[in-house]
Amino acid sequence: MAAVDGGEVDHLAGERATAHFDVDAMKVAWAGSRHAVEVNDRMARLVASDPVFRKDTRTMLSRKELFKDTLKKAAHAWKRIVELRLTEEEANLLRLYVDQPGYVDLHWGMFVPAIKGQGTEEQQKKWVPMAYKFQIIGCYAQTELGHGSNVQGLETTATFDPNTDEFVVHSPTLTSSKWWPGGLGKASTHAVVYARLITQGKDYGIHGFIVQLRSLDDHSPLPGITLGDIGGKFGSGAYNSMDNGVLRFDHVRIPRDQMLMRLSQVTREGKYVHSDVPKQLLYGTMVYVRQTIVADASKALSRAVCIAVRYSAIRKQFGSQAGGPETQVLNYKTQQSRLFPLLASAYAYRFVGEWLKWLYTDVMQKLEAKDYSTLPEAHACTAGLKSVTTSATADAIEECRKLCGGHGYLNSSGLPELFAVYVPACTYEGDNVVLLLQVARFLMKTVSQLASGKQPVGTTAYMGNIQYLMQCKSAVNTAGDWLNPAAIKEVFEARALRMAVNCAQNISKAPSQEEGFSELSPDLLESAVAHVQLIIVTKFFEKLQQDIIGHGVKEQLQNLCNIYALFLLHKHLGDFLSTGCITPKQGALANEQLGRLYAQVRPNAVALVDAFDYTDHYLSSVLGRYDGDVYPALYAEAWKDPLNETVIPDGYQEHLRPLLKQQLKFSRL
Ligand SMILES: CCCCCCCCCCCCCCCCCC(=O)SCCNC(=O)CCNC(=O)[C@H](O)C(C)(C)COP(=O)(O)OP(=O)(O)OC[C@H]1O[C@@H](n2cnc3c(N)ncnc32)[C@H](O)[C@@H]1OP(=O)(O)O
Ligand SMILES: Cc1cc2nc3c(=O)[nH]c(=O)nc-3n(C[C@H](O)[C@H](O)[C@H](O)COP(=O)(O)OP(=O)(O)OC[C@H]3O[C@@H](n4cnc5c(N)ncnc54)[C@H](O)[C@@H]3O)c2cc1C
Repeated sequence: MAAVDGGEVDHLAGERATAHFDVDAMKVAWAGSRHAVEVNDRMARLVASDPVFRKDTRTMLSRKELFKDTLKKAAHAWKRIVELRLTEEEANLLRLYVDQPGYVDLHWGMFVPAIKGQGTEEQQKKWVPMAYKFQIIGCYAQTELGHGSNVQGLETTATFDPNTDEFVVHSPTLTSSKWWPGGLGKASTHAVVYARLITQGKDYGIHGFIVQLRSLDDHSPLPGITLGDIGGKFGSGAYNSMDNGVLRFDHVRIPRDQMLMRLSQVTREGKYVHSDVPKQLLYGTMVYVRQTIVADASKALSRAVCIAVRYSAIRKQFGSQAGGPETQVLNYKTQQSRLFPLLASAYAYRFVGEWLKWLYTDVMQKLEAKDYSTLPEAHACTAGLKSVTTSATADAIEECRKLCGGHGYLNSSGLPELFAVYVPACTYEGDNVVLLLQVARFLMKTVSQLASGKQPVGTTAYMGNIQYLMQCKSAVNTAGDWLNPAAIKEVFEARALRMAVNCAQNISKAPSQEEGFSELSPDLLESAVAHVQLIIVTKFFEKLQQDIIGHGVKEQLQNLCNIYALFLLHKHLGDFLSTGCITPKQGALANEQLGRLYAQVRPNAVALVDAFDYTDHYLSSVLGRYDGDVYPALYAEAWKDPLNETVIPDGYQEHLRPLLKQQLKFSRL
């Protein structure tokens, strides 16, 4: 049980007793191993029991107070990591459970990986130990005021000066100001800056450079550098703890060896040399981070779902007859049909995230061996899954808020802040539409190569079965037939392939490939989504093939997998019908089966969210409390609001009293 700060009475005990499976074993399936459960639990409790990591009044802090609180938490977390000699795995989890976006996320999440991925061995030896000891703090400065999505359009320049063996980093225009990098505004001492490399009069495009921004003595910006925070962001608390920054360079000089030189180099004489590797490896840090964002999606979604499921089991409305109990809102079929697909999605994203991590590691090993063949697929998978999972998660958090009725709108429900923190994931690390268009481009290329007989591999291997998939008809006859994984996989593959082939055919009718791609881009987005959804469904089925231990665990996961797939089928029925993959009758049967599956989830719902093993501290929601003691907590929370510090509000004398007096005069007239 993870509820370290929960109360004595378990109002959800009845719900927990109806579960048909071993919750501890499900925790292992969710976390990936018994070790992962243990270390997650230990780090979550460590954070929950430390008063410095309290966050119950976070949404009431001013921006300055919130930022200072973030600095304090980050420093305290580091102190605990050092004192307790935590491993890297433990330290990462501790930071996760601190649960407050801050400069450390970019330091560990992008600055260090950028140097490791794009720096030479010598550069890594110099910079990584300093970063690991926090002797320097780094951020990732790529995006500019004028360009984010179009990386090749960045304007900052780094011009090599052979006289001094230095690069001169400069912001030639207002729009070339670096804009958005997290940690840049106030905390970072260094940045990996992306700039156009110019040497011997030639522009070689975007490259990475390590630039010191602030003095290591007094933290003041170095000469020629203008720095600041870009201002308040969406929501209270939330991402405002992060100092997203602005940065301008006025002819700032850095030594030549601060260009990240693993992929290409500039010699002492100023000659540009590009190694024999694909240029796209420059984008490696983004691929790495996109992969981690998919794992984060299941975290954020499971958190919202945990709150909504527990509260829906506590909340009662209507249905009371002759003084009998009212109905738990979780028993309403509408509540189930909105909530259980989100529960299933949380599990689906967890497993596809696990698979993506494996894929990423595999691709990295191949790259080390100079095999670049899987790079395009790695890019398509990370871009596509980042896009689909973050968009669906942001929508789902908002849906969970609505599922909690009015109380979901209170900050104390935890949902508004979770949404505000999460929703920029649809934009950062690549706008979701821009990334889906990258997937579509990859799909169009794969389709065009089918004609030449090239066999697609990996996640596009199904396209090799084109003869069958373009004409097959689903054999589903009864609702129960939809429980057959082969039946589901077949229609998802046929839908994805037919949509891609339709797009390719329509593009080929356009005057040029480029015009066709642009004209068809809305359809291409849908085609990319269909392909990515197929990946998620397939990886869930593959997970079920693995050795899953524990009473009833596999059965529950099977139900959730079927719900995930059939819910998508129901939601995108238009795609399945218009491509002729299923008939309207088969669509109706899928929906009938969905209803049956929801009924099977109902008695297990609370236990299925308990398996996420979240502490009350991490959830930070009065509605999602482990003990379900919602109403006293809601009531107590209200009194913490600064507005309730006085009975008569500030402003009464100046603005309320005169008004009330004036109305009195009026009524006498
Ligand atoms: C209350 C709750 C509290 C919770 C607390 C929780 C804590 C939260 C903490 C959160 C921390 C979050 C940190 C957020 C960090 C965000 C950081 C950023 O945004 S950083 C900024 C992120 N910025 C972005 O993401 C910018 C997005 N833009 C881009 O990535 C690129 O400009 C582009 C891909 C769109 C175009 O690229 P471009 O080169 O112009 O042009 P082409 O299209 O012509 O492609 C040419 C060829 O390259 C290929 N290829 C492309 N990419 C890759 C790749 N990665 N690999 C391999 N290949 C790739 C492509 O397939 C094509 O191949 P082919 O067909 O020729 O064979
Ligand atoms: C909270 C947050 C944190 C961030 N942290 C960092 C950081 O640490 N470091 C960093 O370098 N950057 C960071 N960024 C910047 C982020 O990476 C960019 O905002 C993101 O890549 C999107 O780029 P953009 O802002 O230029 O959007 P734009 O490209 O201007 O998007 C505007 C609209 O145009 C559409 N659009 C753009 N291009 C196309 C196209 N080719 N076809 C169709 N539609 C298109 C988009 O879909 C969108 O609807 C952060 C951003 C946020 C919000």
